Amino acid sequence: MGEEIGFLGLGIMGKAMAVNLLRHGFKLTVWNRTLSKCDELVEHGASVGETPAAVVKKCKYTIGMLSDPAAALSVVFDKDGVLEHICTGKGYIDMSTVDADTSSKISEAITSKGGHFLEAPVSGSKKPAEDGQLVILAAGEKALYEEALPAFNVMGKKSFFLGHVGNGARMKLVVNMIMGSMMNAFSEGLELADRSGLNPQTLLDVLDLAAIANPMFKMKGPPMLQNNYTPAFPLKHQQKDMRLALALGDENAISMPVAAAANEAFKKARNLGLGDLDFSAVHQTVKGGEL
Ligand SMILES: NC(=O)C1=CN([C@@H]2O[C@H](COP(=O)(O)OP(=O)(O)OC[C@H]3O[C@@H](n4cnc5c(N)ncnc54)[C@H](OP(=O)(O)O)[C@@H]3O)[C@@H](O)[C@H]2O)C=CC1
Ligand SMILES: O=CC(=O)O
Repeated sequence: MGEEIGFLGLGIMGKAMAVNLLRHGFKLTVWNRTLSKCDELVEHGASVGETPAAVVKKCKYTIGMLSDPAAALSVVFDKDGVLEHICTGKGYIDMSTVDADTSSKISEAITSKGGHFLEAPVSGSKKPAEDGQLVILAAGEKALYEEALPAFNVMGKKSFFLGHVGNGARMKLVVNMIMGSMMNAFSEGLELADRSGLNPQTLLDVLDLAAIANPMFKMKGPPMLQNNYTPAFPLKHQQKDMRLALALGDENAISMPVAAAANEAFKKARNLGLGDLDFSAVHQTVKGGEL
């Protein structure tokens, strides 16, 4: 289907998104810092690029799905990075969750070489990525957005174009700030129900019928009751998002005591060695005890 698309970053999300694109007939050239992670994608029909620069050289546009601002910057600016081969007629789409400043730096560097840039962070986790049910929060060059829409329509259930670079990053951080705060309130509620003699499973049933019912409580609640925190959204990334959202709050003089407390709980969870588990493992900071 059409020209080759580049894909950089095959972690939990990148792998799921890339496999989904391949299943839908897109041709992909992939790269990952740990190159062995490309093997599974090759089994699904992908080609491998030795470096980000090699991928960009081959593809009309390239997608990045990287862990955090440092990784997103490194893949673009370091030796053998995206910048080496980006040029007029080529595009770069960063789908990582980063702050607006990081995204703007990348945008300026790409456009100064004649390339096109779009930020397009996503809401939705591993399963929505596998099922093509992400919500895509794009901003930047409208022409690149339109060019990428066939791929976005496979990866997501809805794409928003939010205007200039930075707006996609900000929207994603606001959404994840709310999500991280909710996860903390949910964890406290599960533990409060349990310790005060209620059946936490009954609490899940009540919540599911109440005005605050939501897919996150429904999906995460049962495994949390089993102390099962198999990572879909790693806790270290949720804490990164809280940190970046709080910085956005600083910039705009918005007092966010709830988000600040949630960030502290995620930091504590990281300190307990839970950073690579699912973000629902913040539950353990309320619960205590061994996993
Ligand atoms: N998981 C989720 O539910 C969701 C995640 N996100 C966001 O998507 C992004 C990716 O998340 P996810 O897939 O879960 O994360 P993972 O931790 O599973 O994957 C991170 C990816 O970034 C790469 N990476 C890390 N550091 C560097 C570096 N310095 N240079 C090059 N590559 C690097 C990793 O490579 P390597 O394999 O070599 O370590 C890996 O490919 C994050 O920004 C996250 O916040 C957004 C929505 C949902
Ligand atoms: O960023 C995480 C998500 O679930 O969305």
